[in-house]
Amino acid sequence: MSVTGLPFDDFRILIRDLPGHDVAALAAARARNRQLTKPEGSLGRLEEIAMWLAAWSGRTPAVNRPLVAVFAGNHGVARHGITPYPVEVTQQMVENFAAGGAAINQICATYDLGLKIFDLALDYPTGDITCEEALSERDCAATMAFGMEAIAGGTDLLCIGEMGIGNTAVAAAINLALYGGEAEDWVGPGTGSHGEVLERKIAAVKQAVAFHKDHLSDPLEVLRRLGGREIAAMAGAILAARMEKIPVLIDGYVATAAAAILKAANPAALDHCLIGHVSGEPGHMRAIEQLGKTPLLALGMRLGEGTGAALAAGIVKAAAACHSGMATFEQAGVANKG
Ligand SMILES: O=C(O)c1ccc[n+]([C@@H]2O[C@H](COP(=O)([O-])O)[C@@H](O)[C@H]2O)c1
Ligand SMILES: Cc1cc2nc[nH]c2cc1C
Repeated sequence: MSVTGLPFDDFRILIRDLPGHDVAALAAARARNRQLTKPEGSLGRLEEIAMWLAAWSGRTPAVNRPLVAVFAGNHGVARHGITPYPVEVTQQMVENFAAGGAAINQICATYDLGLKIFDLALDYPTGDITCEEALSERDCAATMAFGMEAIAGGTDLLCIGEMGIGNTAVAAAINLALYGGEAEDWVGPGTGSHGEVLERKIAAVKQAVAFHKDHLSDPLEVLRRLGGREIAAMAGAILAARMEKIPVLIDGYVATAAAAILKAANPAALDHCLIGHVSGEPGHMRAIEQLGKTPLLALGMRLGEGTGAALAAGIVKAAAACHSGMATFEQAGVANKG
């Protein structure tokens, strides 16, 4: 971080000057793709995924060390009674992840994905966004920097997920600030809010965006005022992956809101990312459309924890394996089209 200046200064430069894709690696992958023993284009989106891997990793498509990073945070806004589950569940689920008892553990085991859990000051919930900033600029920048360290152990495919009671309201507030519309367009049930709980959730999101309205033209201000620690860390991790040539799979509604901050700051910021799965949270598809993306999967899940991204990692692994392992027409002695 800067010794002088504001904590966001370095991030503003980083986000502005992001590296582009690897032109030579993409050309090489396209050339090989044309030689593989299949009718041209017949692997559909798998071929696009292989080209995306080449472009953003700068190498022949390969997924040998996939990693799911789950960031956990707690939220001051949860005190408004906007969730059916108590805030203690964030810490309890972190312990469940560590013990191997959550859905994400089983999906990671199924597809041989690494899993790292990052809990972010769970005893210190963010400020209540209806009437104060979620994070100071210093805390937000430090948490983004912490998120950047998620890839420090090395990976070649990063899946981004989260855990945090109350964070679907926070994601809704970010989307309302970035894209406008009505709070009702962005607030959904999350873990199952309905009736009066859902009404309070809608009211809290409205109030939060109204309270901060004079400061929301700057995406990093949206992040620190309306976001949360896991959201800031996810944004940092996505940025670090771009710098280190690591393709990224984004999970559900909440992870997409973290990504949306970066896209709002630089329209090219998510070119190294795919959305793994469209969540059952009603606003997710609308948010994905704002990013100009098409999700890989639609399984009706609405869990978070990185589960949608992790399931999509199985598809990305298969795309890389097809690209690198299939025989060419020449190798297999199969006649190509004339
Ligand atoms: O990301 C999603 O699509 C998603 C949709 C519904 C629920 N969640 C998860 O549920 C928690 C937030 O829900 P809530 O109702 O507490 O705001 C948090 O731990 C998320 O990981 C996540
Ligand atoms: C039990 C439980 C598990 C979760 N995983 C992600 N968000 C969650 C929310 C709850 C309530």
